[in-house]
Amino acid sequence: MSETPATDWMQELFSSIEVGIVVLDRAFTVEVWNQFMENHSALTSEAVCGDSLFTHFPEIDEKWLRAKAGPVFDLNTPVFLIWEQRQYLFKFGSTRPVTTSTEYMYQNVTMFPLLNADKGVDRLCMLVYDVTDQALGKTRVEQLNEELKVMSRIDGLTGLYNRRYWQERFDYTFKLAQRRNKPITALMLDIDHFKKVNDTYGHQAGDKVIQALAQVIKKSVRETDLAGRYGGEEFAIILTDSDSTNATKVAERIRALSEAEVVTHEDDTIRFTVSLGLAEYCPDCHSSMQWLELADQALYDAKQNGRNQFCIRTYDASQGGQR
Ligand SMILES: Nc1nc2c(ncn2[C@@H]2O[C@H](COP(=O)(O)OP(=O)(O)OP(=O)(O)O)[C@@H](O)[C@H]2O)c(=O)[nH]1
Repeated sequence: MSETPATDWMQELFSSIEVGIVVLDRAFTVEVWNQFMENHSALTSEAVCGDSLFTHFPEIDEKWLRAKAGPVFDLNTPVFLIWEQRQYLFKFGSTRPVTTSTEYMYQNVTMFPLLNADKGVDRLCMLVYDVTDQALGKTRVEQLNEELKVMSRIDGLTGLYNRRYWQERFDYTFKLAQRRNKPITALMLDIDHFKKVNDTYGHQAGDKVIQALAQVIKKSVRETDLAGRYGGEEFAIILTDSDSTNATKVAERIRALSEAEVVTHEDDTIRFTVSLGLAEYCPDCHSSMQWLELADQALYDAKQNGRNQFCIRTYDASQGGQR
């Protein structure tokens, strides 16, 4: 059996390996350019070797790469360039299907010293890895996590914030209110006689009413306000930079728009009204729950007074906190 000369199989390995191999001297003149680099740059080894790397790749930031390669030549240590910092060193097109979201290859690059006979460093070797799949996978996972985070805050039926997130933000708002001297009002509202809607028209119709009210709320509040679905047919809103007098305008708008709303379900047309309770933040409030409780009490007043209206409660320490 004849033996293949070592140089032949090394050459074979050099050509078929799916990693870019580049050898540069201290002046960044290219000495080795393997098949991978030829394939992706469309420049042959003959065309590149003997020239400065920067002649053929003007997109490479020369000052930056020389600084990065400094420790390889001067300290004899390897250096890693990762795609998270720069997507690529060589602007090679992505070989992935056009459906993927990247035009260019993601690359990790390792640069390590090549020692001469005197153990000095005259050259470095660059290994260029195509990490497009890993990078796209990681980016996709990050995107999905971000989407999940948003979804975990949103109530599925209404698109408003869910109770957990709203409460979290309300607790934060309370702390903010303690430090800032700006009015903030909490508003709670609830659909009147909603049980009757469900009993008369069915649960699906009830859901449509809840969705219609959510739209009314979205239309009625500012972008900086925070509206959430607090329970089944109960909603809560933080009205930032609004004292209770200003907040009554929002409350009245929601009340009137709800009264005017017509929900159709199958052959039925359904009308509904809401009751609302308002409580402005007061420095005497000891906790966010105490503040919200006040708004809830105001909502209770509105129900007691005949529904389809808003009521306000203010904090009064001498009266056990409520007035
Ligand atoms: N369709 C639907 N109904 C819900 C949902 N969550 C809670 N409910 C219903 O909302 C109704 C709330 O009824 P109650 O708490 O008695 O209040 P109400 O009938 O609105 O009466 P007042 O609030 O006193 O005016 C119950 O029948 C619940 O089943 C939901 O997501 N969808």
